[in-house]
Amino acid sequence: MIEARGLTKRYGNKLAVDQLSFQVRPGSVTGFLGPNGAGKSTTMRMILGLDTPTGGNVTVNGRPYDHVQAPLREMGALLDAKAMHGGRTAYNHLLCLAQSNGIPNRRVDEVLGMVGLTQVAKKRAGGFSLGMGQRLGIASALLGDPGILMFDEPVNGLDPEGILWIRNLMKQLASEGRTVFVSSHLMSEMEVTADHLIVIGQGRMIADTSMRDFIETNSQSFTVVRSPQAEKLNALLQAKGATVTPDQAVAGSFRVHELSPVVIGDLAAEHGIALHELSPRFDSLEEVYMRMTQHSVEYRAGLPGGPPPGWGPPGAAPPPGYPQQGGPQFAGPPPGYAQQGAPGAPWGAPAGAPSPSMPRSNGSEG
Ligand SMILES: Nc1ncnc2c1ncn2[C@@H]1O[C@H](COP(=O)(O)OP(=O)(O)OP(=O)(O)O)[C@@H](O)[C@H]1O
Repeated sequence: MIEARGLTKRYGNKLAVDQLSFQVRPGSVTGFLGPNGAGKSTTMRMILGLDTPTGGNVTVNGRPYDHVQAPLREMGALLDAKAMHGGRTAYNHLLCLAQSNGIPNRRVDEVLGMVGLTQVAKKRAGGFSLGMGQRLGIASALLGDPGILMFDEPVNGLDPEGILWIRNLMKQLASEGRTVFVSSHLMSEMEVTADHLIVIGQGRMIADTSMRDFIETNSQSFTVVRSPQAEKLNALLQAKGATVTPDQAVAGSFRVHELSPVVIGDLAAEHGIALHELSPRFDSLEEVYMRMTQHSVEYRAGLPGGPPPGWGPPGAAPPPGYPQQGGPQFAGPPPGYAQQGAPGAPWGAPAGAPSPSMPRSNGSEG
């Protein structure tokens, strides 16, 4: 187990990590999320003893990691795939690590096979692509068959096959009872890989909870509806107080907020309206994450296309730097949708009220 208590790191005036307390437990994949500059790598470096905390402490299986005698047997880590001797072959890189950690030489061949680098084992690591470097870094982490694994952006540079492989590897390691701690900016990957989440922003804790709770508690739930009599149904739903917006993911579907699937289904039945889909949905991890961290983002591009996906509750003001609501910058509904209100408004909403789930753009898209 990894345990941080009041972990703090200051670089000059910059408070990179601010009083973080958390536990990373065995048997599950814990995702470590946060915007650029949130303090993830700094936290991981402190876990490894590569950076000294300004305050608080962090232990690996109850001890500071730099006090552990055979560290690779306790915890394997991938922090920076480029942090290796480029002149050495992949095999020799691993052999050096094995010998300095009392690990048998045969383990080198095993981990090379596990990460799919057997054929290039005698090639110099300096000539490796980013993805191959990541695989070699993961091989180094696995070398000591440790009970704890920590990966900083492990899918960086991996091809789709590699991404699937690392996803399955992390799940397998956790199912064997190991502790797996992984940072990533790829929310779709995290959503299908991690069981637990630690989310930080500007060095501070935002959430430490299960994936399921994080999404369910912070979601704006809605129902996806598809009907050949969409316009009639939409008018009825809005008369009942629902907000109806086109669903960007599936053409011809729309999202209904504020009414439960039961109410929607009953209303459709009452009026003899056929339903082709009626599915309760939660937001994706990406949508929840973007909302939860929107005030912690330090480095934001001034995108003309508007705020990030899933931004803000319905009717909320966009974050700083994004187009204000109600202006001409909002695109209208996609082709095929009835346009009952203002361009870009929820169906039937008064002019000037933009949809929370319509694309906020300068009108350049369809
Ligand atoms: N050695 C250092 N000296 C000074 N400031 C640093 C140092 N290392 C990190 N920082 C600062 O600390 C903050 C946290 O950086 P860190 O790299 O830990 O963030 P991160 O969450 O890993 O970001 P990213 O997702 O972009 O990798 C940043 O503002 C960064 O500029």
